[in-house]
Amino acid sequence: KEKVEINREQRALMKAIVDAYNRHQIPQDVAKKLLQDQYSPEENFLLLTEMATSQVQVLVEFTKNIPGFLSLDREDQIALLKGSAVEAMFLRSAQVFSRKMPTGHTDVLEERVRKSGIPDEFMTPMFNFYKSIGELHMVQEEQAILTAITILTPDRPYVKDPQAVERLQETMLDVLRKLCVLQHPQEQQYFARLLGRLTELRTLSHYHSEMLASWRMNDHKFTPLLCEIWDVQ
Ligand SMILES: O=C1N(Cc2ccc(-c3nnn[nH]3)cc2)c2ccc(Br)cc2C12CCN(S(=O)(=O)c1cccs1)CC2
Repeated sequence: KEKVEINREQRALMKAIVDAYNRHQIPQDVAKKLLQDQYSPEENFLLLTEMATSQVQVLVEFTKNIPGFLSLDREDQIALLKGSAVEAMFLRSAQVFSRKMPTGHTDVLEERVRKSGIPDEFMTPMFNFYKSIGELHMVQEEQAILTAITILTPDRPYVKDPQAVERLQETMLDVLRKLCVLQHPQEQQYFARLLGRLTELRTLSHYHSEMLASWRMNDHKFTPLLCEIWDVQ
C-alpha cells in the first residue's frame, strides 16, 4: 500500500481554501429570518432569493481566494463563476443543511423550502442530494476543496483556456484524493463517491434552469445579482 502523505505545499493550499471557505459565510441574520414565524409561499420565496443572493456574494469572495484563480484570464474567471454558481450554491446549501443545526432548525428550514413555490418534481431531487451529502460526513477540508473543484471545472461554457483551469483543478483533485484516503481509510471508494456528487450537482443545475423558466412565467422577482449570474430576464 503506497504511503499517502500531504506535502507542505498541499497543506498550505488546503489551509488557504479552508480559511476562505470558513471566512465567507452567509450573515446569520439572513438564515435566521427563515427560522422566524410562519410565512406565505411568496414570502418564503423572497427569503430564499435573499439568501441565494447572499450565497452568490459569499461564493465570489471564496472563489477569489482559491490560489491561482485570480491569475486565470479575467473573462475565464467570470465564465467559471457563472458556470458553477448554481452547483456551488447547492453544494454549500446541502453542506450547511446537513451540518448539525440546533434541534428542529433543519425541519423548520426544510418546511420553509418546501413551502416556497418550488415545484415538487424539483424538490425531491434537491432533498435527495442534500441527504446524500449529509451521509458522506465530509470534514470541512473536504467540503471546501470539493467546492473549489466544482468551481474549477474546465468544461464550462465560454472558457477560452480550459487547460489552465484543468491544471488548477488537478492540483485540488490530488489533495482531495489524499485527504479522502487519510480521513476515511476504511472506505476505499470514498473519493469516487465524492466526485459522484458532482455529477448529481449537474443534474440539479439543469432542474434549476427549468425552475427559473417556470418562475419567470409566474413573474417571480429575482435580485439584479441573481439575474446577472443566472442569466435570467
Ligand atoms: O434555499 C435553499 N436551501 C435552504 C438553505 C440554503 C442555505 C442555507 C444557509 N444558511 N447558512 N448558509 N447557507 C440555509 C437554508 C437549500 C438547502 C439545500 C439544498 Br440541496 C438547496 C437549497 C436551496 C438553494 C437555493 N434554491 S433556489 O432554487 O436556487 C432558489 C433561490 C431563490 C428562490 S428558490 C432553493 C433551495
